[in-house]
Amino acid sequence: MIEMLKPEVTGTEREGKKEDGAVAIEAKNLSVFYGEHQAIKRVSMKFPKHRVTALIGPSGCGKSTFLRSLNRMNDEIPGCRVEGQIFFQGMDINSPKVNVFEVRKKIGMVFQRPNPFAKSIFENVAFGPKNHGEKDKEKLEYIVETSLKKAALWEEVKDRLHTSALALSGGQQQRLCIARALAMNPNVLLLDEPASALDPVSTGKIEELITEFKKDYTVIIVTHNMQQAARISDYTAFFYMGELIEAGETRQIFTNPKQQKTEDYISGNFG
Ligand SMILES: Nc1ncnc2c1ncn2[C@@H]1O[C@H](COP(=O)(O)OP(=O)(O)OP(=O)(O)O)[C@@H](O)[C@H]1O
Repeated sequence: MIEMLKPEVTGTEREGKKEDGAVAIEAKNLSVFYGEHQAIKRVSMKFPKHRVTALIGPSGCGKSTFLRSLNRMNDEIPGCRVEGQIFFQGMDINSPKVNVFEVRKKIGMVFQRPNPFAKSIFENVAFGPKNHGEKDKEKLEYIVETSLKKAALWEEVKDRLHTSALALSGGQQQRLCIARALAMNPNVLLLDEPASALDPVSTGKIEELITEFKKDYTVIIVTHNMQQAARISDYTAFFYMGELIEAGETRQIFTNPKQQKTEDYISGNFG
Protein backbone atom coordinates (compact mmCIF):
# COMPACT_ATOMS: atom_id res chain seq x y z
CA MET A 1 0.00 0.00 0.00
CA ILE A 2 1.37 3.38 -0.94
CA GLU A 3 2.04 5.66 1.97
CA MET A 4 1.18 9.29 1.24
CA LEU A 5 3.79 11.80 2.24
CA LYS A 6 2.34 13.63 5.19
CA PRO A 7 2.22 17.35 4.53
CA GLU A 8 2.15 18.37 8.17
CA VAL A 9 5.38 18.99 9.99
CA THR A 10 5.73 17.95 13.58
CA GLY A 11 8.09 18.63 16.43
CA THR A 12 11.58 19.73 15.63
CA GLU A 13 12.59 23.33 15.12
CA ARG A 14 13.52 23.96 11.53
CA GLU A 15 14.44 26.90 9.43
CA GLY A 16 11.89 28.06 6.92
CA LYS A 17 8.80 27.45 8.96
CA LYS A 18 6.59 29.58 6.76
CA GLU A 19 3.56 27.91 5.26
CA ASP A 20 3.87 24.83 7.45
CA GLY A 21 1.66 22.08 6.11
CA ALA A 22 1.10 23.63 2.68
CA VAL A 23 1.76 21.49 -0.37
CA ALA A 24 3.98 22.82 -3.17
CA ILE A 25 3.42 20.07 -5.69
CA GLU A 26 1.44 16.85 -5.77
CA ALA A 27 1.58 13.77 -7.99
CA LYS A 28 -1.67 11.80 -8.35
CA ASN A 29 -1.70 8.32 -9.83
CA LEU A 30 1.36 9.10 -11.88
CA SER A 31 2.54 6.46 -14.33
CA VAL A 32 5.41 6.83 -16.78
CA PHE A 33 6.10 4.51 -19.71
CA TYR A 34 9.08 4.15 -22.03
CA GLY A 35 7.41 2.37 -24.93
CA GLU A 36 5.92 -0.77 -23.36
CA HIS A 37 8.02 -0.54 -20.20
CA GLN A 38 6.27 1.03 -17.21
CA ALA A 39 8.95 2.83 -15.22
CA ILE A 40 6.62 4.56 -12.69
CA LYS A 41 3.53 2.80 -11.37
CA ARG A 42 0.62 4.92 -10.16
CA VAL A 43 2.58 7.00 -7.69
CA SER A 44 0.70 9.50 -5.51
CA MET A 45 2.68 11.83 -3.34
CA LYS A 46 2.61 15.35 -1.87
CA PHE A 47 5.66 17.58 -1.48
CA PRO A 48 5.44 20.04 1.42
CA LYS A 49 6.43 23.65 0.76
CA HIS A 50 9.76 24.89 2.08
CA ARG A 51 11.01 21.42 2.84
CA VAL A 52 13.63 19.17 1.31
CA THR A 53 12.34 15.80 0.14
CA ALA A 54 14.84 13.11 -0.89
CA LEU A 55 13.96 10.37 -3.39
CA ILE A 56 15.96 7.21 -2.73
CA GLY A 57 16.00 3.65 -4.04
CA PRO A 58 18.19 1.21 -5.98
CA SER A 59 19.47 1.96 -9.46
CA GLY A 60 16.72 1.76 -12.08
CA CYS A 61 13.83 2.08 -9.59
CA GLY A 62 12.56 5.21 -11.36
CA LYS A 63 13.78 8.09 -9.17
CA SER A 64 15.04 10.23 -12.06
CA THR A 65 12.03 9.39 -14.24
CA PHE A 66 9.70 10.49 -11.45
CA LEU A 67 11.70 13.67 -10.82
CA ARG A 68 11.71 14.57 -14.51
CA SER A 69 7.94 14.14 -14.67
CA LEU A 70 7.54 16.90 -12.05
CA ASN A 71 8.46 19.59 -14.60
CA ARG A 72 7.59 17.71 -17.78
CA MET A 73 11.20 17.08 -18.67
CA ASN A 74 10.10 13.61 -19.84
CA ASP A 75 8.39 15.37 -22.77
CA GLU A 76 11.87 15.63 -24.27
CA ILE A 77 12.38 11.84 -24.35
CA PRO A 78 11.05 10.17 -27.52
CA GLY A 79 8.68 7.30 -26.73
CA CYS A 80 8.09 8.43 -23.16
CA ARG A 81 4.44 8.68 -22.10
CA VAL A 82 3.01 10.05 -18.86
CA GLU A 83 -0.39 9.28 -17.29
CA GLY A 84 -1.88 10.84 -14.18
CA GLN A 85 -1.71 14.32 -12.76
CA ILE A 86 0.83 16.70 -11.29
CA PHE A 87 -0.86 19.51 -9.39
CA PHE A 88 1.08 22.75 -9.02
CA GLN A 89 -0.43 26.13 -8.15
CA GLY A 90 -3.92 24.75 -8.68
CA MET A 91 -3.28 23.34 -12.18
CA ASP A 92 -2.45 19.94 -13.61
CA ILE A 93 0.84 20.61 -15.37
CA ASN A 94 0.16 17.68 -17.71
CA SER A 95 -2.90 19.41 -19.10
CA PRO A 96 -2.43 20.32 -22.79
CA LYS A 97 -3.46 23.90 -21.99
CA VAL A 98 -0.40 24.44 -19.80
CA ASN A 99 2.63 26.31 -21.17
CA VAL A 100 5.53 23.96 -20.49
CA PHE A 101 8.11 26.78 -20.50
CA GLU A 102 6.23 28.55 -17.72
CA VAL A 103 6.16 25.27 -15.77
CA ARG A 104 9.92 24.85 -16.09
CA LYS A 105 10.48 28.45 -15.07
CA LYS A 106 8.61 27.84 -11.81
CA ILE A 107 9.93 24.30 -11.31
CA GLY A 108 13.65 24.50 -12.05
CA MET A 109 15.96 21.56 -12.53
CA VAL A 110 19.65 20.82 -11.98
CA PHE A 111 21.18 17.65 -13.42
CA GLN A 112 23.77 15.17 -12.26
CA ARG A 113 26.55 16.44 -14.52
CA PRO A 114 27.10 20.19 -14.56
CA ASN A 115 25.99 21.37 -18.01
CA PRO A 116 26.83 25.06 -18.42
CA PHE A 117 26.44 26.55 -21.89
CA ALA A 118 29.63 27.39 -23.79
CA LYS A 119 29.11 31.05 -22.95
CA SER A 120 30.32 33.44 -20.28
CA ILE A 121 29.38 33.05 -16.61
CA PHE A 122 27.16 36.14 -16.95
CA GLU A 123 25.40 34.86 -20.07
CA ASN A 124 24.72 31.47 -18.48
CA VAL A 125 22.79 33.06 -15.62
CA ALA A 126 21.15 35.78 -17.76
CA PHE A 127 20.09 33.26 -20.43
CA GLY A 128 16.73 32.25 -18.92
CA PRO A 129 15.52 35.76 -17.99
CA LYS A 130 16.61 37.05 -21.44
CA ASN A 131 14.74 34.21 -23.12
CA HIS A 132 11.66 35.18 -21.15
CA GLY A 133 11.87 38.75 -22.45
CA GLU A 134 14.00 40.60 -19.89
CA LYS A 135 16.02 43.21 -21.81
CA ASP A 136 16.86 45.79 -19.13
CA LYS A 137 20.64 45.65 -18.63
CA GLU A 138 20.55 46.78 -15.00
CA LYS A 139 17.84 44.27 -14.11
CA LEU A 140 19.83 41.49 -15.76
CA GLU A 141 22.94 42.53 -13.82
CA TYR A 142 20.93 42.47 -10.62
CA ILE A 143 19.49 39.01 -11.38
CA VAL A 144 22.94 37.63 -12.22
CA GLU A 145 24.51 39.01 -9.06
CA THR A 146 21.74 37.89 -6.68
CA SER A 147 21.51 34.43 -8.27
CA LEU A 148 25.27 33.92 -8.04
CA LYS A 149 25.19 35.10 -4.42
CA LYS A 150 22.38 32.67 -3.55
CA ALA A 151 24.39 29.88 -5.17
CA ALA A 152 27.47 30.93 -3.10
CA LEU A 153 29.51 31.52 -6.26
CA TRP A 154 29.59 35.33 -6.49
CA GLU A 155 32.79 35.88 -4.51
CA GLU A 156 34.66 33.36 -6.65
CA VAL A 157 33.56 34.74 -10.03
CA LYS A 158 32.65 38.42 -9.61
CA ASP A 159 35.89 39.54 -11.29
CA ARG A 160 35.53 37.26 -14.28
CA LEU A 161 31.84 37.30 -15.13
CA HIS A 162 32.57 37.67 -18.84
CA THR A 163 34.95 34.72 -19.11
CA SER A 164 33.90 31.24 -20.21
CA ALA A 165 31.84 29.17 -17.78
CA LEU A 166 33.64 26.10 -19.07
CA ALA A 167 36.85 27.24 -17.34
CA LEU A 168 35.22 26.82 -13.91
CA SER A 169 35.84 23.73 -11.77
CA GLY A 170 33.19 21.00 -11.70
CA GLY A 171 31.87 22.16 -8.33
CA GLN A 172 31.75 25.78 -9.50
CA GLN A 173 30.01 24.73 -12.72
CA GLN A 174 27.36 22.93 -10.67
CA ARG A 175 26.78 26.02 -8.51
CA LEU A 176 26.54 28.03 -11.75
CA CYS A 177 23.84 25.64 -12.96
CA ILE A 178 22.04 26.18 -9.65
CA ALA A 179 22.36 29.98 -10.13
CA ARG A 180 20.95 29.55 -13.64
CA ALA A 181 17.87 27.82 -12.20
CA LEU A 182 17.52 30.45 -9.43
CA ALA A 183 17.65 33.29 -11.97
CA MET A 184 14.17 32.26 -13.08
CA ASN A 185 12.85 32.84 -9.57
CA PRO A 186 11.41 29.32 -9.22
CA ASN A 187 9.13 27.94 -6.49
CA VAL A 188 10.44 24.40 -6.69
CA LEU A 189 13.96 23.11 -7.37
CA LEU A 190 14.42 19.58 -8.71
CA LEU A 191 17.95 18.27 -8.15
CA ASP A 192 18.99 15.01 -9.82
CA GLU A 193 22.02 13.74 -7.89
CA PRO A 194 23.55 17.22 -8.03
CA ALA A 195 26.69 16.27 -6.12
CA SER A 196 27.42 12.78 -7.39
CA ALA A 197 30.10 13.96 -9.85
CA LEU A 198 31.77 16.24 -7.27
CA ASP A 199 34.54 15.91 -4.68
CA PRO A 200 33.67 15.94 -0.94
CA VAL A 201 34.38 19.68 -0.47
CA SER A 202 32.17 20.66 -3.41
CA THR A 203 29.55 18.18 -2.21
CA GLY A 204 29.57 19.83 1.22
CA LYS A 205 28.99 23.24 -0.38
CA ILE A 206 26.03 21.95 -2.37
CA GLU A 207 24.56 20.33 0.74
CA GLU A 208 24.89 23.60 2.69
CA LEU A 209 23.14 25.45 -0.11
CA ILE A 210 20.26 22.96 -0.18
CA THR A 211 19.71 23.42 3.55
CA GLU A 212 19.57 27.20 3.07
CA PHE A 213 17.31 26.96 0.04
CA LYS A 214 14.29 25.75 1.95
CA LYS A 215 13.73 29.26 3.28
CA ASP A 216 12.83 30.31 -0.27
CA TYR A 217 12.13 27.14 -2.22
CA THR A 218 10.72 23.65 -2.06
CA VAL A 219 13.53 21.21 -2.86
CA ILE A 220 13.19 17.68 -4.26
CA ILE A 221 16.45 15.79 -4.61
CA VAL A 222 17.33 12.39 -6.05
CA THR A 223 20.29 10.89 -4.28
CA HIS A 224 22.08 7.56 -4.25
CA ASN A 225 23.75 8.54 -1.05
CA MET A 226 21.68 7.60 1.98
CA GLN A 227 23.90 9.57 4.37
CA GLN A 228 23.27 12.61 2.22
CA ALA A 229 19.50 12.03 2.32
CA ALA A 230 19.67 11.67 6.11
CA ARG A 231 21.79 14.85 6.46
CA ILE A 232 19.83 17.25 4.32
CA SER A 233 16.23 16.11 3.87
CA ASP A 234 13.12 16.61 5.98
CA TYR A 235 11.20 13.91 4.13
CA THR A 236 12.33 10.80 2.31
CA ALA A 237 10.51 8.69 -0.26
CA PHE A 238 11.72 5.16 -1.05
CA PHE A 239 11.09 3.84 -4.57
CA TYR A 240 11.45 0.25 -5.70
CA MET A 241 10.78 -1.07 -9.22
CA GLY A 242 8.71 1.97 -10.16
CA GLU A 243 6.57 1.94 -7.03
CA LEU A 244 6.58 4.32 -4.12
CA ILE A 245 7.03 1.89 -1.25
CA GLU A 246 7.10 4.33 1.64
CA ALA A 247 7.42 8.05 2.32
CA GLY A 248 7.54 10.04 5.51
CA GLU A 249 9.75 12.10 7.77
CA THR A 250 13.38 11.29 7.08
CA ARG A 251 14.05 10.38 10.72
CA GLN A 252 11.19 7.86 10.69
CA ILE A 253 12.21 6.31 7.36
CA PHE A 254 15.78 5.79 8.54
CA THR A 255 15.08 4.69 12.11
CA ASN A 256 11.67 3.08 12.00
CA PRO A 257 10.54 2.22 8.47
CA LYS A 258 7.11 0.66 8.16
CA GLN A 259 7.86 -1.52 5.15
CA GLN A 260 10.22 -4.49 5.11
CA LYS A 261 11.61 -3.45 1.69
CA THR A 262 12.55 -0.03 3.04
CA GLU A 263 14.24 -1.66 6.03
CA ASP A 264 16.17 -4.01 3.73
CA TYR A 265 17.31 -1.12 1.54
CA ILE A 266 18.43 1.23 4.27
CA SER A 267 20.26 -1.55 6.06
CA GLY A 268 22.14 -2.34 2.84
CA ASN A 269 20.58 -5.75 2.20
CA PHE A 270 20.08 -4.97 -1.47
CA GLY A 271 20.51 -2.23 -4.04
N1 LIG B 1 15.34 7.30 -21.90
C1 LIG B 1 14.94 6.08 -21.53
N2 LIG B 1 14.49 5.19 -22.43
C2 LIG B 1 14.07 3.96 -22.08
N3 LIG B 1 14.06 3.51 -20.80
C3 LIG B 1 14.51 4.34 -19.85
C4 LIG B 1 14.96 5.66 -20.16
N4 LIG B 1 15.35 6.27 -19.00
C5 LIG B 1 15.14 5.35 -18.02
N5 LIG B 1 14.63 4.20 -18.52
C6 LIG B 1 14.26 2.99 -17.76
O1 LIG B 1 13.32 3.36 -16.76
C7 LIG B 1 13.62 2.72 -15.53
C8 LIG B 1 13.86 3.79 -14.47
O2 LIG B 1 15.05 4.50 -14.78
P1 LIG B 1 15.51 5.79 -13.96
O3 LIG B 1 16.73 6.33 -14.64
O4 LIG B 1 14.37 6.67 -13.75
O5 LIG B 1 15.91 5.10 -12.56
P2 LIG B 1 16.78 5.67 -11.38
O6 LIG B 1 16.20 5.11 -10.13
O7 LIG B 1 16.90 7.14 -11.48
O8 LIG B 1 18.19 4.97 -11.69
P3 LIG B 1 19.68 5.48 -11.36
O9 LIG B 1 19.74 5.59 -9.87
O10 LIG B 1 20.53 4.36 -11.90
O11 LIG B 1 19.88 6.78 -12.07
C9 LIG B 1 14.82 1.81 -15.80
O12 LIG B 1 14.33 0.53 -16.09
C10 LIG B 1 15.46 2.44 -17.02
O13 LIG B 1 16.13 1.48 -17.79
